[in-house]
This record gives sequence, C-alpha cells and structure tokens, in this order.
Amino acid sequence: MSQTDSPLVDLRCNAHTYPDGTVGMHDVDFSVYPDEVVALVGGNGAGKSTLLEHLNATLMPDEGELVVDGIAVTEDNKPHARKEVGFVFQDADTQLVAPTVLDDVLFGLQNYGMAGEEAEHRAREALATVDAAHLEDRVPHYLSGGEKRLVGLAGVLVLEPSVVVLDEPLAGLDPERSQLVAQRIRQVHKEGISVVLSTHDLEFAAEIADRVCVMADGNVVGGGTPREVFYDDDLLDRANLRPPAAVRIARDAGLEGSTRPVTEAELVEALSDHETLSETIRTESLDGRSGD
Ligand SMILES: Nc1ncnc2c1ncn2[C@@H]1O[C@H](COP(=O)(O)OP(=O)(O)OP(=O)(O)O)[C@@H](O)[C@H]1O
Repeated sequence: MSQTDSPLVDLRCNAHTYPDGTVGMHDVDFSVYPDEVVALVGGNGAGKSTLLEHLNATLMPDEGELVVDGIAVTEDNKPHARKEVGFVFQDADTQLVAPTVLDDVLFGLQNYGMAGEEAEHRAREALATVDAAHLEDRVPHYLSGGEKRLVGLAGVLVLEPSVVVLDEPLAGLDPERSQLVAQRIRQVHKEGISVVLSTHDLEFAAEIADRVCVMADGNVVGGGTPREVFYDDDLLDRANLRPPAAVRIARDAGLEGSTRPVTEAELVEALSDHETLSETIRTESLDGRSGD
C-alpha cells in the first residue's frame, strides 16, 4: 500500500440523505489507494453500507464528489465507476439474476458489449479464480450462502476492476466457508486489486486489513493500522466496539507495551517470546541467587 500514490477512488460526501429523510452518512472524506485492503468497522447503523455504496456510485452524495481513476463520476458516466469498482453485495440475491451461474457472470460482460467465445472464456476464468468453476450450470438462487458470495465475487472480477468492495463478506457463513471466502479475498488483493470491505468481525479485520476505518453515527471517527486502532480504547468506545480477542488476551498477559499483537498468530508468537523471556529472567535470577 502506498498513500503517496494517487487514490483510485476519492469520495467527498457532505451528506447522504435517504428518500425518507434519514441521514445515512455525513462529512465523509474517504480514499482508496492502490494495493491496499481497507476494513470499515462500526456498530449497526454506523453508515458502513452507505459509505461502501458510494464507492461505485450506487448511491451519490447530496453534495460532494466521487472521483474514480481520476475521472469525476456524474449521472452520465456511472458505468465507468461500476466497472472500475466492483461491488459484492451482502445479499447476493440482489446481485445474481440470471438463470445459471455462467449466465450471471456473462451478464456483466454483456453490459459492457462483450459476448461470444471470448466472453465465455473470461467468465469461466473468473469462476475458476474463486474455485467456483463446478457451479457454472447451477441456478444462482439455490446456491448456499458461501457459494453465492463466491459467484458474486466472480461476477465483479470478470470486469477486471481496480477496486473490489464487499459488504459484510463473511456474514452468515460457517467457519469453513468464512475461511474460503477470506482466502479468495486475499488472493484478489495479491493480484493487485485494492479491497474495501465492511465487517463486524474484528478478528477478521485484524487479519486482513492494512488499514481500518472506524465509523459511528454516519461518520468516519478514526482510523489507522489494525495495531493503532485496536489498542485505541477511546476510539473503540466511541464506536461501541470491543477489541479483538488477541488484544484482550495480550493485555491480560501484560504484553500490551511490547509487540501489541492483534491477530491470533501474533499473539501466539508474542506469548512464546514472553515465556522465553520469563524463563531467561527466572534462570538468571536463580543463577544470581546461587552465586550469593
Ligand atoms: N434505504 C434506506 N432508507 C432509509 N434509511 C436507511 C436506508 N439504508 C440505511 N438507512 C439508514 O442509514 C443509517 C446507516 O445505515 P447503514 O446500513 O449504512 O449502516 P451499517 O453500518 O452498514 O449498519 P449494519 O452494520 O447494521 O449493516 C442507518 O440509520 C440506517 O437506518
């Protein structure tokens, strides 16, 4: 990730007011840079989905601006934003509309004027990328939640976006499917695509994100690396969030001042270093005593 690069997406939104008058978000400046994974966290109704839906112009600010790949998005060039910023919805049924999975992935390409063998080849490739090639003849509506998420991801990858946005990608998935979807998201990032996702799972955010943005009351109230955010009690309190388990355990074990682990793997490493250190101190002090 490099924030010295120009942003791929630059959103300035003074407010977004829904038709019933509810203000979903306000005073938000949000950018997505090349080669980063950003996690949006915050309680229910904090504004995460509202922000995400602005990134590909599904929603537009009351006042403000969305710039995607250097081009200001207006009512007339929304397809530019939709192509560059692929959106995987939490409720996959709103996204999967065709009679078969393959048709569904092809549908996106047809919208951009691509058809025939080349299009089918690309659609099959996208399904293979997310390990969903075997699903191509299935009816999207009858897929499991995890399968729908993967097919939704294939449907956006086929357009070769520069950013993929996922709203609650692990919601409703069992641990095994969650891992599978998380792996695919990592793979998308490895291929050079920036990822922005929302999640209530702070362990997942700590594992996957380069940058965490905290939302509360329709506003981004803070952000930074997972280590900065998940050890900032004031910020987490403001958003009614509890730190990930690794942070809580590290604090209980008195490790807070040292490496500040945020993931399970980091915690295990820090605890084993800590034990080695304690053992060395114990041995040294015993040696010291025996020399008295
Ligand atoms: N279509 C809508 N019409 C009216 N108000 C809406 C609509 N969608 C969202 N809101 C309101 O906008 C605010 C932000 O909602 P949003 O869905 O963005 O939050 P969220 O952080 O994604 O929540 P959750 O974690 O529960 O999904 C909430 O007050 C919500 O009630």
